[in-house]
Amino acid sequence: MTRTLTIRRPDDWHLHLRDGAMLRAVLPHSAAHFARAIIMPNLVPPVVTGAEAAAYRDRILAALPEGADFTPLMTLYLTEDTDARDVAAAHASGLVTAVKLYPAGATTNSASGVRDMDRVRPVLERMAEIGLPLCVHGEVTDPEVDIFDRESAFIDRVLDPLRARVPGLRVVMEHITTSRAVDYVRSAGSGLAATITTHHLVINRNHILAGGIRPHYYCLPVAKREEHRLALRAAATSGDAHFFLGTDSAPHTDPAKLQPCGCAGCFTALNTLPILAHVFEDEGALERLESFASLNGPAFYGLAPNAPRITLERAAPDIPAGIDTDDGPVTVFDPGFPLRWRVAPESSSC
Ligand SMILES: NC(=O)N[C@@H](CC(=O)O)C(=O)O
Ligand SMILES: [Zn+2]
Ligand SMILES: [Zn+2]
Repeated sequence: MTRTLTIRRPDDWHLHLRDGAMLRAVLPHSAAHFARAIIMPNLVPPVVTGAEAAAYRDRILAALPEGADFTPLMTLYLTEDTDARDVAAAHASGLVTAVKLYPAGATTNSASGVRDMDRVRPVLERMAEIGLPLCVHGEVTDPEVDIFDRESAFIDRVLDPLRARVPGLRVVMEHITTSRAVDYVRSAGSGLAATITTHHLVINRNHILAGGIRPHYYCLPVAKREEHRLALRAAATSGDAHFFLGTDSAPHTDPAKLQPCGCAGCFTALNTLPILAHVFEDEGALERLESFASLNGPAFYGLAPNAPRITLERAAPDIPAGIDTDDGPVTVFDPGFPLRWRVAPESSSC
């Protein structure tokens, strides 16, 4: 039986760090395990310009614990008023790694997102020219479309036409939740990839709704049927370079989650690696965890994989049920089973 697993340090290709007190509380947990992360720009107000991304990066770096080895990879929040020259300059200076498309109203803090894709065409064409990837929250917002079908409808109505119109654009379909998305991404060339979250490998929609409603499992895109969870597990553990880890760790305080209209998001920064080791071992694919968590993402983004290693060992991790922040308590995602892998204490970077 494998007792330890040493892999290159992983990166998180989709992470919400928030700002202020929440940033200070959650950042050390990501920095302890991950070398780099794509930082989502859906603050209030959103991170739209290069200047705003530079200021946000400074706040993140200032909140890093002493000695942490962590690089935030910044993104810009695409709006219908985004200036292609500002985007190109932010890319040329090395400040931003991607631009994020939120269909307006699709998810947390997406009100300033895009309503009409034609209005962002010039920016997308510029991004294709300079090789700057677009990360997409892939759900339509049409109230006529059932929430469980919104990802699939996005592929047909938005993503496929977009890729046809701007063929050179590199796209990451974020936090995919359906076998349809797995098949679509897998059959594309190297210009399309997908992130898969920790929680979508673990829960299906029954976990949210059967036997009582569990707000801490509510995230967007909402978890789907079991067959979709199995397709995601197969994709993640296959080693296929189209798929890599984006935890979508999305902290909200308990009062914000536990109310008549609760926020979407699962907080997985603390226990992602123990959960992934568990899932990959259950799938007989421990030797492919490194591809998913540490190799496929850098390859898509044209970056070198991290040289330092991290070691996982077979032992129950000591993970709290929640953390306290000056904004209020935040519940840690509960996988619903006892974990049997932990990050070796000396492997943590802080
Ligand atoms: N995934 C979520 O359920 N929530 C994210 C937004 C997002 O990634 O869609 C958040 O910012 O809280
Ligand atoms: Zn999203
Ligand atoms: Zn997210």
